[in-house]
Amino acid sequence: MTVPLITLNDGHTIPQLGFGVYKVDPIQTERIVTDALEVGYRHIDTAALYQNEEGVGAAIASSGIPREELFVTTKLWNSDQGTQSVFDAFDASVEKLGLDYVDLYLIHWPRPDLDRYVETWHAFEQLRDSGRVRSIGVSNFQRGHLERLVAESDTVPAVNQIELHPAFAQVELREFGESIGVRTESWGPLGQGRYDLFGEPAVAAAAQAHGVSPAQAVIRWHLQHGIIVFPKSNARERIAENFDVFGFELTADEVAAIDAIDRGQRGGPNPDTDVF
Ligand SMILES: NC(=O)C1=CN([C@@H]2O[C@H](COP(=O)(O)OP(=O)(O)OC[C@H]3O[C@@H](n4cnc5c(N)ncnc54)[C@H](OP(=O)(O)O)[C@@H]3O)[C@@H](O)[C@H]2O)C=CC1
Ligand SMILES: O=C(O)C(=O)[C@@H](O)[C@H](O)C(=O)CO
Repeated sequence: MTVPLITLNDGHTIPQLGFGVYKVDPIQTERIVTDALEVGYRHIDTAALYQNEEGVGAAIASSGIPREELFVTTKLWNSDQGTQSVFDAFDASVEKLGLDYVDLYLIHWPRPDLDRYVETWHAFEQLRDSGRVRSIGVSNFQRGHLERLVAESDTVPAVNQIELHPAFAQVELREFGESIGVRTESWGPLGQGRYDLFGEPAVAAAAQAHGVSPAQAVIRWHLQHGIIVFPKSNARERIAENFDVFGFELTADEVAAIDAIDRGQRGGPNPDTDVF
């Protein structure tokens, strides 16, 4: 199965489908990521917050897969925004991962109340220039946060990783990102179990028409919109199911019917106002 590669605005490529490890138990992470690598995933999305970077690194180390075939993302937690604190947090992440470099490093949340995301971004530029990070990006940034970064730095983020699924499709933010060269990544792509996405008639009908599961239909919806996506599962069977999405294609009508599920309903924190 060949996962499409997307070229980012800095020339690096990222596998469009990956594996996310939020809420993967640190004790179980090595085994679960090993399952994902055996299934064929080559893109792993973790974060300092998840406390499972060691498990991700252990799975990578024991996989025997050449480093250049893997794409590893990790994220800077909010309390480490700044300059020296960024370098320290990055050192801690790469040590836990056991890697010389990460492919993509993200500011996890803008936390506008701290007013440190521009300073943090300048530290990210230095990390990128040092070669220890290939691409730099952001997560949970709203349009205004992106505009400020672009105005006050020389680097347009390679990606913006945001809550995105059929019930919260983020069309305007996606389109704005595209207009300035930022690729969109979906977090919570299956709705994190917060919505009955799999019971939505448009999802169920598309799944039935192609003889696939509702989760596979939803993952196809992300892929066909050109979005980068990394569903999480603890179960090898579902890890494999979520990767088996390149043998069918939704029709334009099926995509449009799933688009119509959008109710602008955020399930996670509000990046403008929530403080954590
Ligand atoms: N930047 C940010 O702020 C955030 C980033 N993320 C990233 O995005 C990734 C994906 O989002 P996540 O929050 O994990 O949520 P997802 O939308 O990927 O949903 C995961 C849930 O769906 C279930 N599931 C997975 N596959 C299937 C399937 N085929 N059929 C039925 N149920 C299924 C899982 O259960 P089970 O494990 O039992 O299979 C789990 O409960 C994260 O792992 C993380 O890497 C997530 C949240 C915030
Ligand atoms: O999973 C992540 O990457 C997150 O940032 C979220 O879980 C976030 O921290 C949150 O939901 C806090 O309640």
